Amino acid sequence: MYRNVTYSPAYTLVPTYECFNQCSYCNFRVAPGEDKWLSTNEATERLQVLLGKGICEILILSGEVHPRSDRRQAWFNLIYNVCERSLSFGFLPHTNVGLLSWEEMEKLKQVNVSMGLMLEQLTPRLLQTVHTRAPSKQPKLRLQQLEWAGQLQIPFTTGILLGIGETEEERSQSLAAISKIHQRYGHIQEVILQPHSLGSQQALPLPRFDLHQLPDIIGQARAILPADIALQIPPNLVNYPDLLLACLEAGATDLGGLGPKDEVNPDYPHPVPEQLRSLLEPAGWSLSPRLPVYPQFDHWVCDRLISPVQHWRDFFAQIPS
Ligand SMILES: O=c1nc2n(C[C@H](O)[C@H](O)[C@H](O)CO)c3cc(O)ccc3cc-2c(=O)[nH]1
Ligand SMILES: C[C@H]1O[C@@H](n2cnc3c(N)ncnc32)[C@H](O)[C@@H]1O
Ligand code: MET
Ligand code: SF4
Repeated sequence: MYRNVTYSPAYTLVPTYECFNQCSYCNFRVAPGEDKWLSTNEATERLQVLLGKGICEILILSGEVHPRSDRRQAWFNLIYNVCERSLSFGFLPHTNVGLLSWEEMEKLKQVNVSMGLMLEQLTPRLLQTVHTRAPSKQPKLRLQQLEWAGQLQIPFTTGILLGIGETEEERSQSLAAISKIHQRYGHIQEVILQPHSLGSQQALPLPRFDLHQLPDIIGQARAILPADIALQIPPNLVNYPDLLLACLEAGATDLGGLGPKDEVNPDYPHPVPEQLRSLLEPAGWSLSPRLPVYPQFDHWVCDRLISPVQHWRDFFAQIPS
């Protein structure tokens, strides 16, 4: 019998690429003030053409405006409006725009079925290396964000970035920290194991992450994380058929949001589901679409999100597998 792997049919909207952080591995960022922000009208036009294509998730992914900048409010309003507009078309928003205040998270919960923020790594050592100029990447602040998400009952996606200078032990400590927060609040729906991948835009070339470690790391993550947390790996960054299959055997359960462009790693286009199926099915894996909120969290979504979530559950249920 087939075992199942999931993915989320997704489209990414980027309110702005400008970011006050400078993570040295980033291929996304442009300098503050040097990017033309997305307008709500432009977002509307992009969303319009997605209708009827089976795309369920709108991933709102952004560079960050400093919390004390006088442009912060405009930035936040744009994100909120893009989420609202996505909902008005019947799509389900998932926002990952970096660190937010409690109030900002509380507001975005009203217009998102789930949200996300990568822990990256727990060790503060990286503040001396890849995160020297990235104040948002302070592990304490990221943990606090995960904690707030739990207190606000927001179904949450987090994860770790692999190969940015962490040791094996530090990796386990990062996963243990995620596990601990989940034990307290029960809100982590999935953990992404994201191999750092070299791109053409990054400031400093880090050593390439050795992808062959991934199945072992997945095994370790499975042992540390509770079984109700899904384990996600990005198939465009794990772009060797045998390796991808080995990752599934090791315990990965999800392939994340797949769409026309990986905005974070534009040098690595996402595979299309049909392409993945031709690899997975002969090895005994079925591939099925999922929502950006996992079913066990449906009772946490805000009232106005209940009916679109139900619509998509029904829609995916009637697709023949
Ligand atoms: O296409 C991508 N999607 C990314 N996603 C999207 C993600 O796969 C889906 O939005 C979630 O699984 C919800 O369906 C992220 C979401 C997060 O909450 C946190 C980090 C990421 C990172 C990426 C990414 O690098 N590329
Ligand atoms: C949105 C998420 O994308 C991840 N991210 C940022 N840059 C890269 C890269 N070069 N390779 C892989 N993942 C990256 C970070 O973990 C961030 O939190
Ligand atoms: N800036 C946010 C973060 O790093 C999300 C996008 S990263 C390309 O957490
Ligand atoms: S990874 Fe996110 S926070 Fe870091 S520079 Fe890129 S956009 Fe900014």
